[in-house]
Amino acid sequence: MSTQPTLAFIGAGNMARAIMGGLISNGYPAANIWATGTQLDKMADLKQQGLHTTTDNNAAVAAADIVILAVKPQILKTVAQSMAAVVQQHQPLIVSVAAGILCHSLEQWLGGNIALVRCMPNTPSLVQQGASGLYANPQVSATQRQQTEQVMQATGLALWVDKEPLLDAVTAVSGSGPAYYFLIMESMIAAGEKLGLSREAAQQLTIQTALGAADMARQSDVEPAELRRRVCSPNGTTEQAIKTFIAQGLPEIIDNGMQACSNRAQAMAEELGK
Ligand SMILES: NC(=O)C1=CN([C@@H]2O[C@H](COP(=O)(O)OP(=O)(O)OC[C@H]3O[C@@H](n4cnc5c(N)ncnc54)[C@H](O)[C@@H]3O)[C@@H](O)[C@H]2O)C=CC1
Ligand SMILES: O=C(O)[C@@H]1CCC=N1
Repeated sequence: MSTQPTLAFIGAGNMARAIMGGLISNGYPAANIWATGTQLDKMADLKQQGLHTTTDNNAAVAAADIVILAVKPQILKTVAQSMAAVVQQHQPLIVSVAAGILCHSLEQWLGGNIALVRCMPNTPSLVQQGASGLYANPQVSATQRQQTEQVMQATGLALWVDKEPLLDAVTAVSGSGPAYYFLIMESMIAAGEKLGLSREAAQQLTIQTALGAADMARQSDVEPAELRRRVCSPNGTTEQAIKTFIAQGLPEIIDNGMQACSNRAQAMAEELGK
C-alpha cells in the first residue's frame, strides 16, 4: 500500500476485528491502527499485536486520518454525538460500517459538514476475502476516496455505488451474505451426516465444495447458471437435487430473505436515524 493513513476503529467487535485482521495479514502496520471498546482487557490481544487500544474514543479520533465507526447501529447516535467536537476540530475522514444508518443522520450527529463514506463490509474480510460496498458523500475528496478504497481492498473486493440506497442492496447480497452460505453449509453438513457420513467428513467435503464452487465461478467466463448446468447430467443425480430445490421454492425463498434484509435496513434508518 503506498499511503498508510492512521486508522481508528470505534468499537473493536466482530466486524472491526475482521477488517483489522485482514489489514494486518496484508501487511498494514499495526502501529497505524487504533481500536476502541468499553473494556481494555477485551482488547489485550489487539494490544499484543501492536495496535493502540483505548476506551477513550476521542483520543483515537484525535490520532486518526480515518475513523471507522463500527459500533452497533442502536448506539451509533450516542457514540457519534459524543465525538462530534473532536471530529469537527480534527476533520478526519469518517467511514461508517453500520447497516441502515444514513449519511444524513451521521452528518447531523457529528456536527455537520463532514467527509463521510458509508461502507458495507462483510466478515470474510478477516481472511482477505471480503466484499465491501462503498458510498461517499460529496465532501469526500478524490484522495480520501482512494485511501478508503486502498484500505478496504486490502481486505478483499471493494466496489463503489453511486446512490446511497444501493447500500441496502449490498447489505442483502454481501453484508449479510456470509450467513446465508453458513446456513447452507450447516444444512448440507446435517444432510450429509443423515446420509451416513461422519460429521467431520461431511464438514470437510461441504466446505471444500463451497470453496471450489466459489473459486470456479470467480475464474470462469460463463455465468453460475451455466456452471450449474454442467454439473447436471441428463437424468443423473444432480438433476434430481436441483429439481427438488426448485419445486420446493428455493429461488423464491432466497429472494424473500434478501428482500427482508433490505427492508430491515430501511426500517433501521427510520427507527434509529432521528
Ligand atoms: N457483523 C457483521 O457481519 C457486519 C456488521 N456490520 C456493522 O458493523 C457494526 C458492528 O457490528 P458487529 O461488529 O457485528 O458488533 P459487535 O457487537 O461485535 O461490535 C461492536 C463493538 O462495539 C463496542 N462498543 C460498545 N459501546 C462502545 C462505545 N461507546 N465506544 C466504543 N466501542 C463500543 C462493543 O464492546 C463491541 O465490541 C454494526 O453497525 C453492523 O451493522 C456491517 C457489516 C457486516
Ligand atoms: O446483521 C446485521 O445487521 C449486520 C449488518 C450486515 C451483517 N450483519
